[in-house]
Amino acid sequence: MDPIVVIGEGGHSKVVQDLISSSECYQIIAILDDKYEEMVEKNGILYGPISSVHDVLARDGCAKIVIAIGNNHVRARIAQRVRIDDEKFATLIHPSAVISPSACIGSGTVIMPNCVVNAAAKIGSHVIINTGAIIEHDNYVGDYAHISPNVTLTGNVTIEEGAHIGASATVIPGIKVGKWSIVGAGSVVIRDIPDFKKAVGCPTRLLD
Ligand SMILES: CC(=O)SCCNC(=O)CCNC(=O)[C@H](O)C(C)(C)COP(=O)(O)OP(=O)(O)OC[C@H]1O[C@@H](n2cnc3c(N)ncnc32)[C@H](O)[C@@H]1OP(=O)(O)O
Repeated sequence: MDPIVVIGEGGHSKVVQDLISSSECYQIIAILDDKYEEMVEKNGILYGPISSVHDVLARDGCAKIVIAIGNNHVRARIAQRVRIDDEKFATLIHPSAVISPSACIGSGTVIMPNCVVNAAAKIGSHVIINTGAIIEHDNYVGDYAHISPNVTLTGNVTIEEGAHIGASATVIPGIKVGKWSIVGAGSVVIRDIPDFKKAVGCPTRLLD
């Protein structure tokens, strides 16, 4: 198994750690979170602040990294702050997920149990495709987006960078959700949503 460093130790990290165990490809060598002030070792795993990531990589040059933080803004900020090459970030896919051979998935992205990613879907870097989400054919999902549990993105949907689609929302074909926008849980999106907006309801209305 290859070594991996997990950044973040909150709720989303617990699920990512389970995903790492079930994929049987990686072994966690370090968990980094700013609640730690200095590096300590417990049961063979290093715990330390996020700034120690370069020290950990210096000890084990083959190690991959995943930023296991649910907040899109924080995940993006850390990805930019650590200044580590894209190829060092692992793409983690749960064994129960069904991924089309023609789908393209970026580095640092995690795909949780029971997701489906269909033909020609293109998913960026540091994206969360959460439990049971369906990403249909020809979708584009930008970097740092979060597609929450049980979301359905139908065909030809575009989700721009950093957007968050709340749990169980549905987006109808051909719709675009703008960058860093938020779609409420359970919403049905039938019109494009501009950048930096919140939209809720069925069909969605924009919040101020
Ligand atoms: C494993 C995991 O946990 S993954 C995480 C998944 N997370 C989610 O799915 C959370 C998604 N977040 C939401 O749905 C939130 O309600 C948000 C972000 C859309 C809105 O949050 P806020 O900005 O705090 O809005 P607030 O609660 O003040 O509500 C504003 C208005 O929108 C309405 N509203 C809020 N959320 C929704 C919703 N999901 N559907 C319909 N209406 C909604 C409120 O009733 C209120 O309406 P009013 O002004 O007519 O009274």
